[in-house]
Amino acid sequence: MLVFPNAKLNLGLYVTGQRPDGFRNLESVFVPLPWCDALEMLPAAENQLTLTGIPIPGDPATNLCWRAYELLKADFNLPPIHMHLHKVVPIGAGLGGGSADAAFALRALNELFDLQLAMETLENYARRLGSDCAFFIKNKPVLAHEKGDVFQPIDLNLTGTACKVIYPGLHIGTAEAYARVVPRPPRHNLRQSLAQPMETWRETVSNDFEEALSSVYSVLAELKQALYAAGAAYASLSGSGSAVYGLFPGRELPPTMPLDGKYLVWDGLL
Ligand SMILES: C[C@@](CO)(OP(=O)(O)O)[C@H](O)COP(=O)(O)OP(=O)(O)OC[C@H]1O[C@@H](n2ccc(N)nc2=O)[C@H](O)[C@@H]1O
Ligand SMILES: Nc1ncnc2c1ncn2[C@@H]1O[C@H](COP(=O)(O)OP(=O)(O)O)[C@@H](O)[C@H]1O
Repeated sequence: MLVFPNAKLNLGLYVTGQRPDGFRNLESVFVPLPWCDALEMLPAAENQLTLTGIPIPGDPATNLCWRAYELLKADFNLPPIHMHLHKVVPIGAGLGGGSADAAFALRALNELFDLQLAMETLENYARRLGSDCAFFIKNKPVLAHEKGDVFQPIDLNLTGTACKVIYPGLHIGTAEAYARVVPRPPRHNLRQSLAQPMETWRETVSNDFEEALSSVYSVLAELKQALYAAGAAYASLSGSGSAVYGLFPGRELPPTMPLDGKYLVWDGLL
């Protein structure tokens, strides 16, 4: 079975409080971004994980695809499997690429071995692998709360919107990024702000990580500025960075920009 785990963008992100479990509460809208890895799974004589594409730091035994398999194997009698992951989405980018691999692995194993697990059960397994993981089970725009793993529906359709994502090559660890942010109440009501025309979002939809990280990594503010100069209606850091994206409604494709050749860029339609 071959699946294509996609990335995500955060539209607004407020870190609202410290939790007793050491994590932070947040409020953010997650939307799927069709920048994808490729993950193949085949029943095999013995367990094997092979990797190509962007190198993934850390022991392959800790790879999130593998951890997804181990998690289900603890509860079900799964046969051995050969997984091959071709990594395309940059790591430490705030695009949730590792979380997507884990969630797509859970979904693929459910189908391949006919486990008949409901979406909600798969979401519960995903929550155990990472705060972002559960979003990728249903993979639809949502307003996320708590650790980023409790969702409310949101009426937001960005399908077909031209988007450019720029990854400046900085690997910003999620824990490091959270450590730089002091929790505070949300600056705006995200649901209400996102219901207004996109041109107003610049003033009313913000990401708490952006303020904390831009003073340390000046390239983040430069990329955002460049996206606005190229005509973006809205631009922002995604998640805890370091990818910065711009949205260009009304265009058939995002514009080319002088820095396209300098950084890793994803161009396309949401
Ligand atoms: C910041 C966000 C926003 O969407 O995305 P990314 O920038 O990573 O894509 C997420 O909250 C990232 O979720 P995820 O990448 O799954 O994080 P996890 O593996 O669960 O946690 C990594 C570390 O981040 C911190 N963490 C994470 C989530 C959260 N709600 N509070 C936290 O304090 C903790 O220090 C934790 O040890
Ligand atoms: N399949 C995977 N893809 C990417 N990162 C993975 C994977 N498995 C484990 N990891 C680990 O997860 C961390 C980054 O996860 P990722 O979701 O790509 O980050 P971010 O959401 O911050 O961009 C890294 O420390 C990496 O070593």
